[in-house]
Amino acid sequence: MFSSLYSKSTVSQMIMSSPSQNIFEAAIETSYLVLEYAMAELINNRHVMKKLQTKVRTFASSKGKKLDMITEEDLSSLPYLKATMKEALRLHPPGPLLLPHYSTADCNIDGYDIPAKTRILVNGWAIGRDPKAWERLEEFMPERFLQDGQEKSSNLGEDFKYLPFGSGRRICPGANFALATMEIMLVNLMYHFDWEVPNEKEGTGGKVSMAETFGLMLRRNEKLYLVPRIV
Ligand code: HEM
Repeated sequence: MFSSLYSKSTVSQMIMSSPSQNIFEAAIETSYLVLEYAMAELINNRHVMKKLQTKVRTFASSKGKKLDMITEEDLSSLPYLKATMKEALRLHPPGPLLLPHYSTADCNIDGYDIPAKTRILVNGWAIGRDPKAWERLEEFMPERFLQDGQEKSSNLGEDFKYLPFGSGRRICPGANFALATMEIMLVNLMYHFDWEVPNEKEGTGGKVSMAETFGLMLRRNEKLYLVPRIV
């Protein structure tokens, strides 16, 4: 019923004509933006960062030695890490309006008539903050994606309330790759370092601004500067 406006033209043409550049753009900028948001949310919610670090470091010490890197094989043992990444994506999807879609026939969705040949923009950002779908929606609360400490489900587009990667036929084909890449980066940042804002007095828990710029991509207004301390 819907096709992505970019499906035949922009995306495939771009991928065909310059595969490395465009796949890398889809992969790197989105992943980097989400990682920056995750770090910003964690610094502003120190109780979540502490909990995540405790889970990660407890897991690592169960291996009996200091690890150089936590690797992809370890990710499935870290549901709180996965939930943290999902929560960052719920609040800060890098593509807030997904990609434009185009109706190829008349249809009715949820009571709304959509004529053929209509350009559709899905506001994934607003859906991730819909009070009908999410409790305490402004809070950074990875626990909402867990049940008894384990992942509830993959949550990737299945119930139309969590759409950072879109849904259905045109769901982002890089979703699992992107999640694994971001999780590996975040888990190692949490494992090896403690974090604070520049010039923070011990125990004061300084915060960073979450002001953002809306556009095709959602990004923070300010560059994120944090100070790492090796642990
Ligand atoms: C945090 C990282 C990423 C996010 C949030 C993201 C999000 C999205 C979204 C929302 C769409 C549109 C889905 C729709 O129209 O319903 C999309 C499409 C796409 N993404 Fe991603 N993406 C990410 C990373 C990646 C990576 C790592 C790759 C490739 C390695 C990739 C490749 C693509 C491609 C090729 C499409 C077009 C798919 C189509 O039209 O059939 N993305 N992505």
